[in-house]
Amino acid sequence: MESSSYRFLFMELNPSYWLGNSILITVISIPFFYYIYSRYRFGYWKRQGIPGPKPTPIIGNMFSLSKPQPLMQLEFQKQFGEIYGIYRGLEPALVVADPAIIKRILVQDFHLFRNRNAPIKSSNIASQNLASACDDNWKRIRSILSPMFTTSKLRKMEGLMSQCIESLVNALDRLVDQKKSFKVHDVMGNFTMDVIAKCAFATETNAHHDKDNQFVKNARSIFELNIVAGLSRFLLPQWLQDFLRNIRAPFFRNDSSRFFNDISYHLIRQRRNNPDLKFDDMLQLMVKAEHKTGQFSDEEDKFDSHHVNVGEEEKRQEEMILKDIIGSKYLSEEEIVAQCFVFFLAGYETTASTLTFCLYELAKYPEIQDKLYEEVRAVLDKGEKLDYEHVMRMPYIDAVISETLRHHSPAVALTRIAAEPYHIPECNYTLKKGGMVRIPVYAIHHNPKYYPEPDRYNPERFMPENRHKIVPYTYLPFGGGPRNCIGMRFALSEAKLGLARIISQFSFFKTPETPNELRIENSFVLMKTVPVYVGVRRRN
Ligand code: HEM
Repeated sequence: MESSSYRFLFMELNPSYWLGNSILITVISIPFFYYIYSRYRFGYWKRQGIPGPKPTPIIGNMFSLSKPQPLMQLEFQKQFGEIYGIYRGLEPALVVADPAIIKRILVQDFHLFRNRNAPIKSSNIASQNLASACDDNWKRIRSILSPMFTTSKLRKMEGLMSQCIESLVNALDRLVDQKKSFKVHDVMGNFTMDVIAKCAFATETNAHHDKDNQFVKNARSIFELNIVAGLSRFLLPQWLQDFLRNIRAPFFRNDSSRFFNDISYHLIRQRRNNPDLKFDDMLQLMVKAEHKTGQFSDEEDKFDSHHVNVGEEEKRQEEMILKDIIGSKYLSEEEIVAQCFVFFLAGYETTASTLTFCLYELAKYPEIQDKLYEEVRAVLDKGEKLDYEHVMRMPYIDAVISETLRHHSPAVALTRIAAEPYHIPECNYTLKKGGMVRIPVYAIHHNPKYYPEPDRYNPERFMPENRHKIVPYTYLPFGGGPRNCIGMRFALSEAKLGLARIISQFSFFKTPETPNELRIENSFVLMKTVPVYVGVRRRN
């Protein structure tokens, strides 16, 4: 035999040759089979007869480097209308922008859409926070927490908020003296950080001054864009994400959340050991919270905020869902820690962005700012204070904040998971058990059918004489139904009290650094735009 034939025979008998070849074939065939499998999965909506955009291999329709999600929503709405199918990674999700279907999903058939994500299997702290909790666990926590966010409880926090507003006013005073435009989000972020640190963590941050404060540093690192973790949320199965977090893999380590959990544990024990000390913050309300039937809202709540989707039907549904609970009537130590963290996550950036976008629009439209000033001035001229009682009943400030939340809603979409197969006659499609519905808030808020001239910032839409023209379930900055934003009243009071006070003392104006348009940028969760700079001067 020739030597090359020997070599061939030798190779055939050599196990390492076989192993090497098998690995090579596997490595080549995985992408091939994945491609075939994903092509099959990506054919789902076509097979159902539901229109939708072409997905990008692997990531589907959730992310595009060239187009931020809100703009993708607008484009898809133009092309496919109010019902279409997309893919989150390989998973199909039905997008619904029709207000009648949205009402059924968020309110009337809420018992079939209680969750916004699939239940998290692991029992870590994150799975116990209100935003991620599922089914009866969610119901139990929400029914204990809801009475904390009624008007009468929020009023008690006015004093804490006022101290933070005082620091905000001082920070703006210093900026006037510097005579240059300032980055609005930095200042508003410091304000909302101070508020949430004081109200949820009983911690003094003084974020305007103390940049090295550990609380401030850890908080900022949580909000830094982490592309790997962001993409993994819809590409990797939940068990793998949990595993990577548990082994503290790079990009999945959460040292900052551990920092906040440690603070909360420490404070809860301190409060439990000193039951006679009095506090008016959320932490104290949670330590004392107990589920009681029929105390989920106040008669006064309706004066606080204009929220077109909260009517009698919604209130009845909420009462019915939350009235009886299974399990403990109290929150455990671990559950309180989980809520402190989610209040911080959900409350800091959303409210900071709202105030940032609001000051941008006021600087751009001086006539709107003047009208707001007149309203605030009228209260002061009568010798009254800009307190909760007065500010929460002022129609124009409500219209300004509402229009800001319409035009620049921080949350760009809502999600719900079907607990059972659910038929939607409008598109003759039955969602499977576990199937996802996505509600494209940004596109709905910019649909000319519901908001004429949707790109125009026009607070008049939300004045009492015009509100009735808003079609229910087309205004969703805080979501809707029993699983809407629990912090809505807290956020609105913080934003309105802060805004009223600063408008009474300062005026804001455009500078060469102020962007002509708020160009939207890519982000995974909340709305993000180019940085906003405006100028500030003291009123005489
Ligand atoms: C302008 C500020 C805010 C905006 C725009 C906002 C928006 C939202 C939205 C859209 C949702 C989802 C609702 C749904 O799925 O129907 C939500 C949920 C939530 N928000 Fe807010 N939010 C804000 C401020 C706050 C604040 C200040 C807190 C806490 C103090 C908070 C705590 C929560 C929690 C815990 C949830 C989950 C509720 C549940 O699953 O039962 N939010 N928020």
